[in-house]
Amino acid sequence: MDAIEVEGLRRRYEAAGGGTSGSGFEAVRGVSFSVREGEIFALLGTNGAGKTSTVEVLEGLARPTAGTVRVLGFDPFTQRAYVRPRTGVMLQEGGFPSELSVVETATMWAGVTSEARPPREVLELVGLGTRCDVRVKQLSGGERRRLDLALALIGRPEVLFLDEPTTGMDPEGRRDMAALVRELRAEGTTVLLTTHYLEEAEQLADRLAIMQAGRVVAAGTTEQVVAERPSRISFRMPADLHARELPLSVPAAVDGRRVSIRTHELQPVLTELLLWAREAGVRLESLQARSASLEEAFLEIAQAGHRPEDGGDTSAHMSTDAVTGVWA
Ligand SMILES: Nc1ncnc2c1ncn2[C@@H]1O[C@H](COP(=O)(O)OP(=O)(O)OP(=O)(O)O)[C@@H](O)[C@H]1O
Repeated sequence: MDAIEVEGLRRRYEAAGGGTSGSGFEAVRGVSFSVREGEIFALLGTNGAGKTSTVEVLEGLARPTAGTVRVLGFDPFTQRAYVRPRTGVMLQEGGFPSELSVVETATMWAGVTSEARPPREVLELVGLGTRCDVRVKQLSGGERRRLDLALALIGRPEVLFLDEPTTGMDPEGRRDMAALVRELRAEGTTVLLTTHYLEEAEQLADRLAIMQAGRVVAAGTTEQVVAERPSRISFRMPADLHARELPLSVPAAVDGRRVSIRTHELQPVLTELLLWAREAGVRLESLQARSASLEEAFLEIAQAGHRPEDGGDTSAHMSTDAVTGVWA
């Protein structure tokens, strides 16, 4: 059994004032994915893609409009009593009483949590050990996120939901958070996180899914998601060379002297180009050849936009290999 199972999840926000069924806005449009036990899984997507709307259902805070969701084998909404004590939730907006101190806040939270960790221990864990007596309202944005995390960890959760955990954190805070999340994974905790920091997802996540307009449009390991994207070769042409003299089987886009080639066959295309250049005695200035990064994959997906007629088919969005032929 996977720790989290999502199958055909839909979530619709009804229009203000109720309205007829089918009115309102469907933020999640048939999402399926699963998170294995002890795995770090990142949910990525542009603003409004539907990440929080999805995670809220997994956290048991909202009922799905359609589809099924299981956390540790239970429905997090209707079987909340079984799921909630075994999960930790770090929401985007914590909202603590601002007059309490950090340790008072953690103690209050521990008081309503079964088998809670000692408050000071968990504050130490998230790097707030020296800030115990500071009032919450005096904490910086990044420190508040650490306090959010401390509260999410207080019940020793088996599954941890982190919604944009590092937003507002400085680079050191982000590094600490990443180290802590890895430690938790080593102890067997399953972590589902949303983030806008693609590098963070690339470094941390065992697997990830990219959402776009309520659908999962790419999923797998970073390598798998990136492998769907074309690699890029670029160089500057010598001034005395015309684009049509380039080897024709290599698709290229030309902008002045700058040539850019996108291909799923990096090695043979590069070989062909280099052999041609040697043959023709051409020097390719500023030559670069590299595989796609997660960031490129993400931006390409975001720019490709959403095509509703695809009906949630993830493969339909994978290839936007738009440039073919030589453009002068
Ligand atoms: N309570 C609500 N009522 C109506 N629409 C909503 C509500 N909450 C969210 N939405 C809409 O649902 C869509 C998805 O929002 P959601 O917050 O899930 O996206 P997200 O991927 O988490 O975005 P972000 O990265 O900005 O946090 C957005 O278009 C948003 O405006």
